[in-house]
Amino acid sequence: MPSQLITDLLGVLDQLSGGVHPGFRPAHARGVMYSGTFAPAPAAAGLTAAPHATRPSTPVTVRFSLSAGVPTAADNDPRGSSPQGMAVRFHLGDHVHTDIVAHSHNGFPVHTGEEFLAFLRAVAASGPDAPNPPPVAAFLAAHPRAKAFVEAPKPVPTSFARQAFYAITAFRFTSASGTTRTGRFRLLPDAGTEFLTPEQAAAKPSDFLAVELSDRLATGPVGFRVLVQLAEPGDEVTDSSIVWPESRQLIEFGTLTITQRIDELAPEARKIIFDPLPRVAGIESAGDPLTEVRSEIYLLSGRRRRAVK
Ligand code: HEM
Repeated sequence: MPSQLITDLLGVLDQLSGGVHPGFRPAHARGVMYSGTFAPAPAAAGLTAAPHATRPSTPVTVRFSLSAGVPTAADNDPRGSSPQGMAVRFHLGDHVHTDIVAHSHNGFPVHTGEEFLAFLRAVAASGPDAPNPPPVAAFLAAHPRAKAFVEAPKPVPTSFARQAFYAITAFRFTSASGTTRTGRFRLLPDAGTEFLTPEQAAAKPSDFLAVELSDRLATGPVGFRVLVQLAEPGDEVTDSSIVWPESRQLIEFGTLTITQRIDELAPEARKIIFDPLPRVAGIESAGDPLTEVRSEIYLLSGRRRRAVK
């Protein structure tokens, strides 16, 4: 049985998406999927005993998405599109896998699932008929990190291949020799980041990100570096709303090579429910409460999606 928190979160996400869109995710509803491979960097095995850190090559499935829970969200609309999502499944064996679920903003507005529920409820109560000031204004005034998240510029990228993605919640990485370090994954595009001005975005077709990536893949693979930003003693490792300084060491974890688009409606692709908990020996949650909450709600939501024929 899902907890009340999970059921309530799903309910308010559905509400914000204008109701349930059967067969679609209630967040990051619009997405495109690709296949490719992951090759570890030499430093990866020193960080974790997880299988993909030592195998020369691991097949991956990647899903790029827009943040809105509305399947008709437009790629060029900064409100429904940003932050963009990137989810990566590392296929380690039959029914054995581990995922990275990242988005394009470094940080999250709140610390816990309960706070996220309060935030989403305040947003939902701040529609056109809301009192003035709307409830979300009071929430943001009381939560400066949520305010900073909301106000941070989130421009539309020129391509999914030119966006950087952050996995936000910290993990504990344990190597084969038993050394444990805490870090956060990030995925950086080989081509570098590049963004559209609001005018340029407005002039783009609503599906330009998917089309652009297919055109790009026709000329060659798309690469991302996978890195781990390491925490230093004293860094808050259980609160995703606290971003660590950019001066923290970045360890090269490996390279992702995306080669082709796959049909996200094919049975094997539709079945995928990305999991924010790594569930692999050598990488575990660092105790951020969001990780458990996300894992539970993605499963509940994913099962609902799968049940739609
Ligand atoms: C309590 C906090 C959060 C809640 C309640 C939540 C909720 C959800 C839900 C319900 C889904 C759809 C899952 C599915 O049907 O498969 C989803 C997808 C997603 N969320 Fe979150 N989320 C939270 C935090 C985050 C954070 C911190 C990030 C940033 C890394 C994030 C990034 C994503 C992405 C990228 C997807 C799409 C995954 C895919 O392609 O399947 N979410 N979220």
